[in-house]
Amino acid sequence: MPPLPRPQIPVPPPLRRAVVVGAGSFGTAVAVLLARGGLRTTLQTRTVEQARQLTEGRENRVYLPGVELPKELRIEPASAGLARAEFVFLAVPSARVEQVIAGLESAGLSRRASLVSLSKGLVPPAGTAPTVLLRSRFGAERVACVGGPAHAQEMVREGAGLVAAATDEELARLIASVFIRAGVVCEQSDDPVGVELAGAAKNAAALAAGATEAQGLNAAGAAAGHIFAEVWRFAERQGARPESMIGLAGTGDLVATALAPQSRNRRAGELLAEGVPAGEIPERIGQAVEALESVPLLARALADAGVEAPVTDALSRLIRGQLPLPDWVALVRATVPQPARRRVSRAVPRGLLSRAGSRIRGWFGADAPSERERPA
Ligand SMILES: NC(=O)C1=CN([C@@H]2O[C@H](COP(=O)(O)OP(=O)(O)OC[C@H]3O[C@@H](n4cnc5c(N)ncnc54)[C@H](OP(=O)(O)O)[C@@H]3O)[C@@H](O)[C@H]2O)C=CC1
Ligand SMILES: O=C(CO)COP(=O)(O)O
Repeated sequence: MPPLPRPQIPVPPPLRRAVVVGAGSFGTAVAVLLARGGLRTTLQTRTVEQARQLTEGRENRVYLPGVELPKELRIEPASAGLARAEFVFLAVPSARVEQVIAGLESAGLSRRASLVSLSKGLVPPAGTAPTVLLRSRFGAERVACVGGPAHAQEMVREGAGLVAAATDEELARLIASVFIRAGVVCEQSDDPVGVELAGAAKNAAALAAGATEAQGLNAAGAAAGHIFAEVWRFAERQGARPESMIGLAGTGDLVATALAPQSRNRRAGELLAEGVPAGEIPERIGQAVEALESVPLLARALADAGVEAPVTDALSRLIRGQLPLPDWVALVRATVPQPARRRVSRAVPRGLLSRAGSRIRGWFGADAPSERERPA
């Protein structure tokens, strides 16, 4: 049998250097993949002591236990700076993104370096998507993000379904090619905001499902579905494309998160339903739980944009302790979304659509009068 065709994978030029800022579970996992994918990669920890522990043990026992850090992966504290980095991956929770961005230039960021956000949440106080913040500082052509179902442990061992999104096609292609060389599927996208909002939506939907599942799985599914639809209406207004929500970064990641026994966002929802206050949950879980902070930001952003979002708003109130659980469940069960309207994409002129529509109807004879309408 002839060999299966292999995808054309561009080989990145040698000596390309990447720095991953943030040595939690995802930052560590991504750094392992970038090193496997051929970049000269450095993982930066927050403290000198963390860097020492990772260097000596060649393992991140706190955040990614059992995964050996390859010898070609450098470890250093964030104080070492970014002067030589050509790619800077930001692997900190969204609530820390602004603080990290503020320090990039004083850390020696080169004017040519690209910035890649790995966060699946929104940045306070305004609920800004991380790439929107990055592009306002550094220009859209230097900015990318990564989404898709990618639990850290499984990603380094078995793979993931990544999406690399950037408005600059070459940047998206380059990032995707490194992950593919590391053995992990990575789709390319030119819709970074859509991919980020899909990630924020899936975390919110997984938390909502977790908060509702003990009351009934139909209710849990309805909660997730409402939130996804509400965030999509907002994303559409930001120019996002539907593929970002229905593909790997949205639906794919929602399923992975909702099913994963280790999902922090779904678990946070379960704890809320058990009566644990939101403020105590991150310490119990021991890691970033994006949706706890992002949902209130998302609810406000949707309201400010005039998007009707009763379920996202109710979830925000549940998190803030302002809505009792039975009221949340009752609201989820009773909410009837507005009838879906026929929406016309802004990118396609109306005349073109209606001409195409009547041509298609013509092929099927639909423009011809029906038997009943035909004059006798
Ligand atoms: N884990 C996963 O499977 C996936 C996570 N993500 C996303 O990746 C992002 C990071 O999550 P994750 O790695 O899981 O979170 P973790 O809680 O595992 O780790 C967060 C890391 O960020 C570090 N950190 C926090 N603030 C700073 C700062 N100012 N400077 C440098 N480092 C800092 C923490 O350091 P310290 O230990 O010192 O507090 C810690 O190492 C989130 O947005 C998440 O949604 C995306 C896909 C999958
Ligand atoms: O984003 C993730 C997987 O793609 C991780 O989700 P949790 O933070 O809920 O574990």
